[in-house]
Amino acid sequence: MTTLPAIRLGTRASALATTQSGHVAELIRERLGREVVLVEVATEGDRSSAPLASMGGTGVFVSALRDALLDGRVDVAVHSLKDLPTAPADGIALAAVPPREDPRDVVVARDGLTLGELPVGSRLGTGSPRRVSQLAALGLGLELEGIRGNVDTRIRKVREGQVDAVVLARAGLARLGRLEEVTEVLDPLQMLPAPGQGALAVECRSDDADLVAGLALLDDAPTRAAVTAERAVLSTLEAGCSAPLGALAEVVEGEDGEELWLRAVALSEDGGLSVRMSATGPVDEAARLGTRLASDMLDEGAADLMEAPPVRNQHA
Ligand SMILES: NCc1[nH]cc(CCC(=O)O)c1CC(=O)O
Repeated sequence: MTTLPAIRLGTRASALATTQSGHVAELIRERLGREVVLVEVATEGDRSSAPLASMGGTGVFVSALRDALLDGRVDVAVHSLKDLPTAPADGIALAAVPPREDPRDVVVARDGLTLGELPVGSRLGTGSPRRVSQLAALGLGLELEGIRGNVDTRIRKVREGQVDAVVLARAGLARLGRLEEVTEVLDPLQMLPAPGQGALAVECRSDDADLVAGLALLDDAPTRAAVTAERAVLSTLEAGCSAPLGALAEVVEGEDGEELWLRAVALSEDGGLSVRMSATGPVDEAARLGTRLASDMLDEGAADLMEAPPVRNQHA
């Protein structure tokens, strides 16, 4: 009898990454009946505290893990799907997208406050152009400050009074068991999450046919459809505009059974201008739905948002 060797699962060292990887390792043990060992891989995004945009965006978290896959140091890599660039990577398969966590953003504020309760001039920390523009569009007169760091660091900045509040992905807090920190869950009507937020990407080498087939057992069809539509919006708009963008797709019950409901927004950086649209379509035509919605958004001027002169809608 031969025993298959343990699957080596590459992970970043952060608490969130190891929690996510541990979760996928458990799914692999359950569904594939294979042993899994976690292998830590350092990435530029973890080593440096420079603004993410100056390092080529969140792709820095992804490329080191993909290098480890292609070098054969690991067999499987787990990423936050929202950090994954939309361009396909040579030799890498997106083998599974497991069931998604709640994709919404949340507020963690001092004294249990909600966004609407924060006094004018309160300092809110977030380095994400998507969050900055959507928060500015609410016109609450908040001072938006760029901050970075892992989930724990950001929450500590509220505790220590460096900022009055931060906005984070609910999924990260859920995975870390820290939902009690949340003071408000933001409705997507006000804050559309990043494409893929709350979902995990499980990658392997595309020529590893056994693993491609095995990992398919971890895939969740509704999540796969939703993130496919959201990422189609992202890739179509990326071609024509680099404006802050939010997108959320959900499988809902329509008149003729299940359908995919997609909402998206592109904004100018100061939130003063936006193009917001929604559409529904068949669940099995997710990519087409996303591409179509994004094309409609480009027709409505989504690409021009960046060049638009700033519009002041902050509290004067
Ligand atoms: N931007 C970094 C990042 N990438 C994934 C998550 C959280 C987990 C997820 O969205 O899946 C976070 C932290 C955050 O945005 O609060």
